[in-house]
Amino acid sequence: MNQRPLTVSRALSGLQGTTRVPGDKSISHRSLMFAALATGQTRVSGLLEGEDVLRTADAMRALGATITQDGDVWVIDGRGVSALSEPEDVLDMGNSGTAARLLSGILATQPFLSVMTGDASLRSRPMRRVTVPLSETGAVFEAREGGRLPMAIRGTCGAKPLTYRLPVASAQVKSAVLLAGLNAQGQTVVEEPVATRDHTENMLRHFGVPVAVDVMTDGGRRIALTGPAHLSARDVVVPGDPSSAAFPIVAALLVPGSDVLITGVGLNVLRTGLFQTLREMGGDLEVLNERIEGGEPVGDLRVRYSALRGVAVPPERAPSMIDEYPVLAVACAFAEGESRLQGLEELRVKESDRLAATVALLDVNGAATTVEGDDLIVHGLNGELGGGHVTTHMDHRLAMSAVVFGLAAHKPVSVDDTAFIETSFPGFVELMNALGAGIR
Ligand SMILES: O=C(O)C1=C[C@@H](OP(=O)(O)O)[C@@H](O)[C@H](O)C1
Ligand SMILES: C=C(OP(=O)(O)O)C(=O)O
Repeated sequence: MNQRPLTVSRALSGLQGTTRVPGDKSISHRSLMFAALATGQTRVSGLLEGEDVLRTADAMRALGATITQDGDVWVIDGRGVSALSEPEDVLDMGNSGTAARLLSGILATQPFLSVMTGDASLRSRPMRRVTVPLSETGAVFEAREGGRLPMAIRGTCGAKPLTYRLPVASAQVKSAVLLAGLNAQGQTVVEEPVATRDHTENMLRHFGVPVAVDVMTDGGRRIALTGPAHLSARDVVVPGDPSSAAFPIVAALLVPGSDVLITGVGLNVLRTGLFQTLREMGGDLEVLNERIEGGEPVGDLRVRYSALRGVAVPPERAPSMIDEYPVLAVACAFAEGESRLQGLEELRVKESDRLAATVALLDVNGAATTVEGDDLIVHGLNGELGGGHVTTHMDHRLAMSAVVFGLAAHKPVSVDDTAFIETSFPGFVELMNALGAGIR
């Protein structure tokens, strides 16, 4: 990817208008994978056509699914749970942790050899969190030092079903284990001490797989399914991604005079921690026209400029807003008073070390921060902000957070590379400009 630097100046007037953000990334990946594992034809509308999801589409094609486009609708002819074919070449998952980890679960129970790699960011991210449990199926994983990609996967025939308690709050690990369970012999169980996004459970049910979810006495969840399972093709409607909506929302809260409506945003309660937090900060964020679309709750979000105050975000809220912390930290930098964001250990293993990169983004632009263990403390508005150069480390969320910072700052913010925004939010700068951001 060619590097795309950008300098962003304060928006001259409030952001105004109605917009729609691209489809949910988590649901888009899953729709392509599950449709490939189903028998019959699945039509997906609203699919995120971002780089990460396009890598998943390429991988599922390489494994034997037929994937075409009919206008805006993606059409997938599936192969069934046990009938994928050996890929002829290395599977390149680009920048996407979700693609690499969920696919590892699928490939563990396919009796052939696959080799997976990714870009420099993905090649630095931990894969042991999936290979440790998945090896218990009988599959063999050979990865680089530290359990990093590239990695070879020798899938197993007659896989053993797993019972696994998640040591980290991760929907990717949960999903990898459940996907392996689809083609194992017997009951697969995942226990999660803290609930993480449940798109895998919801979509498996949508494709006809019985998935039992029980709340445990400690408040966690126990998820069970029985293999071998059969998935039947079912059409999918992908809602707008709340993690993408986060950027225009925070920008509208911070730029005086803003009044923006974002339609069709996914409102699954395991994804909306940021919206709750912004309201606690005094943000004027209203949900209109709440409805169910394609089995997921969606609504239109009206957001107006608001004077924000500092907030304390408890660690148990982290899974419901995990990708939103960099832009939340931007909001905190412009809020009155101190904010304390707790329990951010998982931020260290995203596309970049997002805790360190977020601290650097704020510091270089004059906003004071402190890190105490896994907690980030942002010391709110004091003096003029901006004027810094932000290093994004191949991380789309850092790049978009820096753009939002620049729109609200007193002095222009320069960003080393915005090209990676394509992974999750194609057309981001254009969308912001249509609302009046004036980014050149
Ligand atoms: O399951 C998913 O679709 C995702 C889960 C989260 O990762 P973890 O499971 O690593 O927390 C999130 O950060 C990622 O953007 C998407
Ligand atoms: C962490 C993210 O994605 P992934 O893990 O799929 O790379 C993200 O989109 O912020």
